[in-house]
Amino acid sequence: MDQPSATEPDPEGSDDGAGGDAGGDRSVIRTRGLTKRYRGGQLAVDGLDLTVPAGSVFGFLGPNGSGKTTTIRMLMGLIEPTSGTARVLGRPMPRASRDVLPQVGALIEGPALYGFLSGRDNLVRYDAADPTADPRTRTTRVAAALDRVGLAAAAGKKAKAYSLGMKQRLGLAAALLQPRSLLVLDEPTNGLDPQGMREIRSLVRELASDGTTVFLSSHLLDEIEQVCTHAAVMARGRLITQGSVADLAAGARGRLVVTTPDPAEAARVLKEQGVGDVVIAEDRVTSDPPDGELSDINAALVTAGVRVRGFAVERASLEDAFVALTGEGFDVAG
Ligand SMILES: Nc1ncnc2c1ncn2[C@@H]1O[C@H](COP(=O)(O)OP(=O)(O)OP(=O)(O)O)[C@@H](O)[C@H]1O
Repeated sequence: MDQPSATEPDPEGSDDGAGGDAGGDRSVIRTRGLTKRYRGGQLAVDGLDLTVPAGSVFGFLGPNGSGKTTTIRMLMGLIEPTSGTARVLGRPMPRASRDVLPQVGALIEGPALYGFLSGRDNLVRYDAADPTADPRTRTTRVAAALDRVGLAAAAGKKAKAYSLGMKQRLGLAAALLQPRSLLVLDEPTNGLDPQGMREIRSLVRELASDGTTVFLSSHLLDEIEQVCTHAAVMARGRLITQGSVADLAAGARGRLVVTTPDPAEAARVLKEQGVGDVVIAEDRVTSDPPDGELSDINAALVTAGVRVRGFAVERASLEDAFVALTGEGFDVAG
């Protein structure tokens, strides 16, 4: 399918001395210039520098086709990069796959399940196929994993009778059969109904609460805001930004919102005070947040006789940040 074309040097350790990562690298995933050009010429991932801190719930966000799955497949050693490097748990991929992958629980493109087997037997079968899994502890580990994802009661049911959400949870249970340092979940809520989505999201939060790093891809902004501590935003194969979700949202400026029965007068005062982008929408007048004191603006409005019913700077959301960064809306279709 792919032409392996890059054998990766192992620069780690040597770049500490260069000052780039002095103080120790606590990243669980780290890529530098990671690039994938498919055989047909499609540049799916273009010079990606990704840093996923240990203990984070890291959202890998981007519209369909932005290169998320291709990146994950490179991280998991399933395909070779065209150029650049990827390190997972401090080791180069795909070279260290055999050592790294047993420490990584992955749910990529939905779990492969046998419908005629029960949930429990699916896990037993999955575990038996793992040469690093200890058969003596299999029964206990399978029971613990089922319990962890809330499937203990449905463990004896045939997998084909499971809802899509239950199947996804069974896939997560498979990823949890062994202790993991990292969970990689590719669009874990794709195709689920709202209830199924809520279940998976709260499960992800729970899994992360014991310190496991979770890397999950999504094309849903609100999902990232609800679940993740950190995020990277991809568009057309390139990284637009990455950082903590709070910082990313803070990077987009909020809006000053004045609610008043005197919108025209309020707008005039705001402009007089030098604030930019004043917009009237019925009884709401919004603008860029002022550079100076908020209280001065409020006082100017009141002095001018504007009846102020509400006065606040609304926090920017990750969606605002995305729009500000890319200049386009976030297409959640598909
Ligand atoms: N095996 C392949 N051969 C050629 N082009 C591919 C291949 N796989 C993906 N692509 C192309 O690479 C680009 C990135 O695809 P990728 O699947 O990584 O994006 P994505 O963000 O994961 O989107 P999706 O959520 O739809 O999977 C797309 O333009 C896609 O058509």
